Amino acid sequence: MGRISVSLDRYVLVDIDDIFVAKKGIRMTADDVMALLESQNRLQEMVPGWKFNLGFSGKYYKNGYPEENVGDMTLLEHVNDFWWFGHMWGHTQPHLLTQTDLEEQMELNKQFAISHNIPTDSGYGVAPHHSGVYPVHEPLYDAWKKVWNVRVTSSEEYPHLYPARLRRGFIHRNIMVLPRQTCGLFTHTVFIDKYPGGREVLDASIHGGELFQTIVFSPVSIFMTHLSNYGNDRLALYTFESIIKFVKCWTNLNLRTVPPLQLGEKYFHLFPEERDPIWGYPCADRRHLEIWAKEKTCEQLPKFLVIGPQKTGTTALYTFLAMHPAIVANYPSPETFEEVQFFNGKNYYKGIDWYMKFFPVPANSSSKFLFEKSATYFEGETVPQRVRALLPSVKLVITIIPPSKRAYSWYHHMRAHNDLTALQYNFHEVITATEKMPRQLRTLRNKCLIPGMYAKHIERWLDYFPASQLTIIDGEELRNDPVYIMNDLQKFLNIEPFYNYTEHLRYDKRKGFFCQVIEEDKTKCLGRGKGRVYAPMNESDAKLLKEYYQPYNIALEKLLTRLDYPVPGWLEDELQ
Ligand SMILES: Nc1ncnc2c1ncn2[C@@H]1O[C@H](COP(=O)(O)OS(=O)(=O)O)[C@@H](OP(=O)(O)O)[C@H]1O
Repeated sequence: MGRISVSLDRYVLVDIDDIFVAKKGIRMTADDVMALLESQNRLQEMVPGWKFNLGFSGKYYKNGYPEENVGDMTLLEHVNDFWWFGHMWGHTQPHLLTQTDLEEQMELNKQFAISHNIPTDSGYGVAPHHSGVYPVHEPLYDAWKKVWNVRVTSSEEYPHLYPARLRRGFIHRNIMVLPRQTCGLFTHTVFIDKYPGGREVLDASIHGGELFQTIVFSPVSIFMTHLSNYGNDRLALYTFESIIKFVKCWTNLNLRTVPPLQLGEKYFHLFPEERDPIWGYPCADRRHLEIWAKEKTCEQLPKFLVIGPQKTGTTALYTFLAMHPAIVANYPSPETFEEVQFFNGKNYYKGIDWYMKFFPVPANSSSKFLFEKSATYFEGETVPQRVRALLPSVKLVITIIPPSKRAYSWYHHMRAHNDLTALQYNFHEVITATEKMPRQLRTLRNKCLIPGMYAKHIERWLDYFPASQLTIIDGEELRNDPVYIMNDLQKFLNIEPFYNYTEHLRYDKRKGFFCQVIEEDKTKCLGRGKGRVYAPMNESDAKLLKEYYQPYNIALEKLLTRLDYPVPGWLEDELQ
């Protein structure tokens, strides 16, 4: 019998986000600061390492009534008793600023810190209203790195504010983003008799309710509070001392506090699977839209994707689609040419601003159908989940040809691209490579054979998308009768106006394929890399592959029938 074993350690960090930002009359006086220090001392007795983490916007220093300004000065007299982190100089939301403005704002705040002996090396930073952190505003990350060397931050917004228990962390460009929890105190929570719902609500949260459960169930809790929670009725002091006492009284948890950078490392050590972000669709969440730069629009995201697999005619499909006046293909990439290859591989970590740059900002957005094709999306294990998160209503186009033919075409593609392993080993050696063979050969074998296990990959896409969002095209038909396929595809994609491909595609005898009609007697065909000439596959390899793919082809036939597609003639042949 297994045993579920969870550590008893619970890390708690309390941020006081806007230590100088509050209206006159509700700020801290010198007495409040002394009370804060005394409370910190008591908390340290109960929680090893406890220190309040103070976020400052220098612009508002001494911005209150005279006795409140003395409070600000008292805080700085005790500067070394706290941890400190930079907010923005003027508390502006980062998504409203360019990188130059952001750097300028951060620099001002840093100069303020230096001139007031505030430490600047915590590696932690927080953005007002979580703006710029998620959805990611890249200039914020750039400026944070450059000015403050920020390596850890926190936000309530990833993947969404609600439900709080599903908040996660992620790492973007080496900056650790930790989930923040709420403790029930906000900027307006100033007096206990004005507490929303009354004192009982706060006490219930402490005595076994939401706040208690947050600490019990999250190994790491970062709470956000504000200056006004420490002046006035000092509700934050009451809240944290009470919750800590309650947790210590009723549980045997080990409470501790460590500085933010250590906390970040701890968090991702505990939750390594959260390191990789999953970029969500920003337009489904009103709060995300409010903290997304105004020039950004979801209309700049693709409406459909051609996902492959490779060598099934995807370039022909891409080219024919791009001929349509209402369809707009992605801009080419300097590294991967017509394919963006965002959802698989390293590009995903570049974030959605990077991805969106491949698409034009649509002038008359909704009438245009933006799309991209990346033929390796098809078999990528993480790709369907990622696509679903960012493009929940995207349509997906898959093309399939006999899997052994695909494998053979791919092998010749690799040779034509001077892949050393493909040049060194013949096709037979590649497809029969065992686990004892060199790693490069095994990798080549996998890339050659795995995409052809069509049913397995399509089922994975169907785990994330309804069948109505996906179409499977017979690549052999695309090759032999592209007009029919393109007409059908337009219907599936609901594209208007209808484009009559009969007039725009013509069979080119010299190429042996359909090509784009340029003039009455002139066509433009795909390049030499598409429709290569190579010796036919030898019979024994064909037989071997037929057997190899048989279970996958049986599954494919079932899948196609289940989804109401006709079974292609080549599939019936393969199954005989
Ligand atoms: N109209 C037209 N023109 C040229 N080629 C065509 C066309 N229709 C289908 N095909 C077949 O497409 C095969 C290449 O597939 P892909 O474009 O998917 O390859 S890639 O993954 O993008 O490299 C390519 O494979 P090879 O014949 O092995 O070169 C072609 O058989």
